[in-house]
Amino acid sequence: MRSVTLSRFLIEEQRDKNVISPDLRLLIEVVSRACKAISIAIGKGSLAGVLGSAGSDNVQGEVQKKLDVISNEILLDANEWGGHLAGMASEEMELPHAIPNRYPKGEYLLLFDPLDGSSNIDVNVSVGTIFSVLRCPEGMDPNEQAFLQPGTRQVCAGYAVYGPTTLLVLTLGDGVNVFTLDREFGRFVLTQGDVKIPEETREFAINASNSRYWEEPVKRYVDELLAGKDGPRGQDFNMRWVASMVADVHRILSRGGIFMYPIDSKTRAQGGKLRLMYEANPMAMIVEQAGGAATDGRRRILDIQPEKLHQRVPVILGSKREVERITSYHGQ
Ligand SMILES: O=P(O)(O)OC[C@H]1O[C@](O)(COP(=O)(O)O)[C@@H](O)[C@@H]1O
Ligand SMILES: [Mg+2]
Ligand SMILES: [Mg+2]
Repeated sequence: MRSVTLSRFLIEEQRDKNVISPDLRLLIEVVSRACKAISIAIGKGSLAGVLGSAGSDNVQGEVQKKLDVISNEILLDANEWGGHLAGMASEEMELPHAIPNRYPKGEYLLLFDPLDGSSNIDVNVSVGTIFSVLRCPEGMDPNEQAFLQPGTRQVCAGYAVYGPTTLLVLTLGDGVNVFTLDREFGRFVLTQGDVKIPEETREFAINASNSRYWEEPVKRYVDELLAGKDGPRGQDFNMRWVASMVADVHRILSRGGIFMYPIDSKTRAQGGKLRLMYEANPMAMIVEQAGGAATDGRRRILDIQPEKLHQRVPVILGSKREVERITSYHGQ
């Protein structure tokens, strides 16, 4: 059987199904090329001297790894000149990045977490890139205000996971498709179409070292899971925590489960741990498109009106019934 490359898939989505515009198609092609370049840089590791810290902090006050900086540069460089974008925003940069005057401008806004899970990079564990695309509101400059749109307005979201294989997971708002990087040919090939997250699960992901900081509803939910077949759930649950959101979410997409980075007393002042615009919104769109659910414990993630670019939120996402259960505990 002939393989469907990402390029062919996107052309068909544009030409035959009218799901995306030609500009959005080209934009996704460029992002996918940048992900290939990041995958190659990561793959070289110590041979290219790319591991370790960059010796700087980002806008979030977090230590930047060399590969955080390199991945950010790759994405900026690849996307600046194509003419599809009005602007870009990155987890690693304080302010939106305007397209330089010498290049044509387009109607889209691209947001990204260039390297997710970067604390894992030096121990050779999966990391990724997460991205989201919005339209720049008509007549608006691509300043911070233009980016502050709820996740429901995303026209596309995706992530690359750099693991044993490099995968690109993409939604254009009509389901979720998974592409695998064929390294010899340098192209992404469709390997799983219309992915659906199983509704029920026996697996959960949370950083349990934070348990003493959790709110009551989260404690109750996790205690019930830990009680296993002797508890109210009547079955045993397994726990996994990679500490790269891309890898944890990808496992859930593949075999079900629930991922939680809830609000706790440690992160309350900053609003949570994960970033709304670069992590929560794109992942929530993907998870919903795959039949799952995503809330902050109280509200649907995609309905949250952002107040600032680097806003943080609590995140609970994955198999629908589990997300609904813990969300309902927050209302009691
Ligand atoms: O180290 P912790 O507290 O378990 O946090 C892990 C979480 O932090 C993150 O690494 C944050 O992402 P960045 O690496 O992009 O800052 C998530 O990928 C992951 O889910
Ligand atoms: Mg991240
Ligand atoms: Mg990051």
